[in-house]
Amino acid sequence: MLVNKRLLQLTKGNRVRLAGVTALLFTATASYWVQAWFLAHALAALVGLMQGTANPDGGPGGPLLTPLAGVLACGMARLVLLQFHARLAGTLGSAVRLELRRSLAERLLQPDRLRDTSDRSGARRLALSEGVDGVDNYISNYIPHAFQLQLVVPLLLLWIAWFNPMLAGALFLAVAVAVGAPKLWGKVLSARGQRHWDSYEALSADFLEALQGMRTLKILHAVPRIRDKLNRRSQELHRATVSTMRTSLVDTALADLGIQAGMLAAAALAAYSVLNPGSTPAATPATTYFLLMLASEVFRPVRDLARQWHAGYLGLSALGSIDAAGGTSQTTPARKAPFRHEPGAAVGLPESLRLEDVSFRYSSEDPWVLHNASAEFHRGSLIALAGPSGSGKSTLFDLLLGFLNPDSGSITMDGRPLVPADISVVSQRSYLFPGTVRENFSMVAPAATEGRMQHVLAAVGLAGELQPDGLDTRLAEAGGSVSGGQLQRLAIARALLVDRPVLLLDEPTSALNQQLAAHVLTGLREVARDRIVLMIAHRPEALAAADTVLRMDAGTLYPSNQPKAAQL
Ligand SMILES: Nc1ncnc2c1ncn2[C@@H]1O[C@H](COP(=O)(O)OP(=O)(O)OP(=O)(O)O)[C@@H](O)[C@H]1O
Repeated sequence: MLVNKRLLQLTKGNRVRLAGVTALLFTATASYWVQAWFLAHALAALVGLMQGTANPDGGPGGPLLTPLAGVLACGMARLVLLQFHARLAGTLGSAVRLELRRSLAERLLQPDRLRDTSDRSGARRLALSEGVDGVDNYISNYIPHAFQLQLVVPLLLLWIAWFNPMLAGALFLAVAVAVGAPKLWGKVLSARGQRHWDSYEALSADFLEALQGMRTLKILHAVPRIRDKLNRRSQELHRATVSTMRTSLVDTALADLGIQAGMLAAAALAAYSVLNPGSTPAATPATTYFLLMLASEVFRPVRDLARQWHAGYLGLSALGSIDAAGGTSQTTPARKAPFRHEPGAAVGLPESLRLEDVSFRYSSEDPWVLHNASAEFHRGSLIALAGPSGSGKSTLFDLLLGFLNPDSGSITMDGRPLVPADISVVSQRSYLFPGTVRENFSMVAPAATEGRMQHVLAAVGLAGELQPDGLDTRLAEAGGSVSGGQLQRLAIARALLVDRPVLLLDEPTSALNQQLAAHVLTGLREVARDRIVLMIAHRPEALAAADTVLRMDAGTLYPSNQPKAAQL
């Protein structure tokens, strides 16, 4: 009744360990009762000694020695029992944790799950880490305590009823309040616990994605927006945490109310028995003390379980997330459709980008990557940058982007220094965020209209391919649900939405077949009417499609002999 069935099912295969943990807990608790019995007799003997009614045969303090030795022995035995309990609970927890992580990881790595567009790594990471830890806590700590409560309390109440039925009745009522009242509150608590977990999951997923996509976010100048989003998530989590803590305070207060009421009733009835020796069947001083202590023992499992509140709440909240991690997968929509092309969108009109005697090397020990290199790139023509591997093409892009600073020389646009805000870029490692195509676009261009988004999709030949959902097509993390070529074109489309006078592309057709490459290059030639477009290119068709080809070699940039392609 106090234990969640789904979480209990997870102990399958570890039931013996669970029974062992519960038994050790129960035995440790029972040691308090035996100790109470010895203590009650020690107290009775002490009172007897003080009143001079104790049996003198035991010598001075003799009647006290046996019960006090019993009290000590119980304390020692409990220490040992609790040690064993802690060890076995640890073993149970780690067995459950390992098994759960193994099975979740196995299910998450199934090919259909890997293509699931609704999966977010941050959420799954949370399920696999904190979620599984929460379940471990629930199983190794909360469940044994809940079992103990259900076993111990009825047993103790029966025992007390044998001595004093009225006291047992009063205690039963108090336990019912202490355990039952928070249960009434339980729905609110679990709803708030769930909200807390959901906020935590959302923050965790957003945070991981922001880290993975940081380079892209920086290049596309979207870091401040993502920072604001993470701040909002973090505030939501804070509010959810505070609201859960408030609910738990009420929960604790209700349980304490029951415990205090029960203790008061026990004390009152015990006092009544002492004052009226004939009122109960066995009202010797020792049994009265024992009953008083036993009455307080009825509440020990309630208090112990309340202490496991956090473990219980965390395990329950994590359940939804664990279920989602191991649940059924969704299939991605089919996307194969006819290819079509529409012209790109108009942007501001820059004229030229100029490098003048630019020199750069990574350190004074390294060779020059660029040495007094000069070049001028104009709007209106698609420019390709070629050169052997290691000749410095990526370094030149990093210099244009402002990630690196030239050791000498200048980079200007229309007579003024080039700044990062002039540039949008499509790198080879472009990152697509989980969510819809529209969300990916809005992230870098919040003001872009529907028409504009459709326009850039068409410019890269994706308008037809993304049917039937179009801009609402869902993307898995890092573009895992689309082909390499579609990912590359989506990244180009996204960069086109960022209205900047310079567009840099690192091998924009590397993942495309010849036909698609031709379409994209035609689109880029059109885009180049309004922007300065510079692409790193190796493939012959990309070089052939370019209006101008510049070669990089030995730190210098020079025009290629490559004949200009008039048409694709
Ligand atoms: N961070 C770095 N520190 C030191 N040297 C570097 C660093 N990055 C690149 N280099 C060196 O600078 C030179 C130019 O590298 P770069 O990556 O710009 O060449 P690339 O033309 O883009 O090569 P590829 O076509 O293989 O990508 C190479 O010799 C490379 O080893």
